Amino acid sequence: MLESSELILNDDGSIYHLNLLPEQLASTIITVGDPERVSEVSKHFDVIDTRVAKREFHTHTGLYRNKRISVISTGIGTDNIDIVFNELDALVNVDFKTRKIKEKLTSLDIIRVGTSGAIQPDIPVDSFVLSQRGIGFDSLYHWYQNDGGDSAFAKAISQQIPRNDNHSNPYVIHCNPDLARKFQTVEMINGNTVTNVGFYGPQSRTIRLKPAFEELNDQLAGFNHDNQRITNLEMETAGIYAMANLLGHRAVSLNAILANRATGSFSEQPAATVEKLISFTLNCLS
Ligand SMILES: O=P(O)(O)O[C@H]1O[C@H](CO)[C@@H](O)[C@H]1O
Ligand SMILES: O=c1cc[nH]c(=O)[nH]1
Repeated sequence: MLESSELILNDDGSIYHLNLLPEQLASTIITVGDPERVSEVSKHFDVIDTRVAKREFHTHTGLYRNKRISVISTGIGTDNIDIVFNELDALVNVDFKTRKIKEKLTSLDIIRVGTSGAIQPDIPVDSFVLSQRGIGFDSLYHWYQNDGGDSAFAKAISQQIPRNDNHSNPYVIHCNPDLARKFQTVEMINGNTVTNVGFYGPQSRTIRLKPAFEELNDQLAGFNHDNQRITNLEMETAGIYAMANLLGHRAVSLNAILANRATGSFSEQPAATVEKLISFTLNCLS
């Protein structure tokens, strides 16, 4: 039995941070970073039966062309991904009355609809990238017992990309190929996504502070392992792939490219590009 300090339920029986009851969650889940993006997704639903919000975690559940879908905001960063994924999993795989793990486990389909910055000059702003791999420069995966992920790819990253002793070892986890197939159309670029712990220094951006590795993005752009290159930077994908992999869920991350760091450009129509990715995603799911 899970003690009340481990599985934390609110007075109404909902899970601690997400504030959701098990029946309020669909088995197909779209995650977005920005809480305001939740209604940009759910405005396409025919019916919305659940609207719940606590902190940065906003959830709408409803029907899109007869398919039940939940859309949930994670806020920014893999620290939030830890909370969201543990609680999503508990909602389907723990009996909240007995506080025991269910014998028959449910696997969720989780699709991230996020924004990102490309590091290759040929990936233009306003294009879409599907993350074949999440490359974690955060350390979330290392805090769980794991099988090491794609250790050959991670070793190649360690060998080719500068780090110092204060940084964690990179980890590499793949998307779920069956789920990814649903989104592999001509408009989708397949890529490999680096997830890091910040938007500025960790993505080698300078306003006033100098990043530790000023050449980081050039080095990432020049990386090659088995003819695979790194395409883009953001802040959640590797954590999502790690947690989905550890918990037995299927995940894929779709990125609306808003910045191109190689050309120094930023989208002139970020909202329209995100809206296009939302419509694309819902279409592929129905
Ligand atoms: O637009 P979202 O989904 O939040 O994703 C990206 O945007 C945020 C930074 O602006 C980070 O969360 C990054 O991963
Ligand atoms: O450059 C970018 C753009 C969006 N999100 C990021 O994390 N980085």
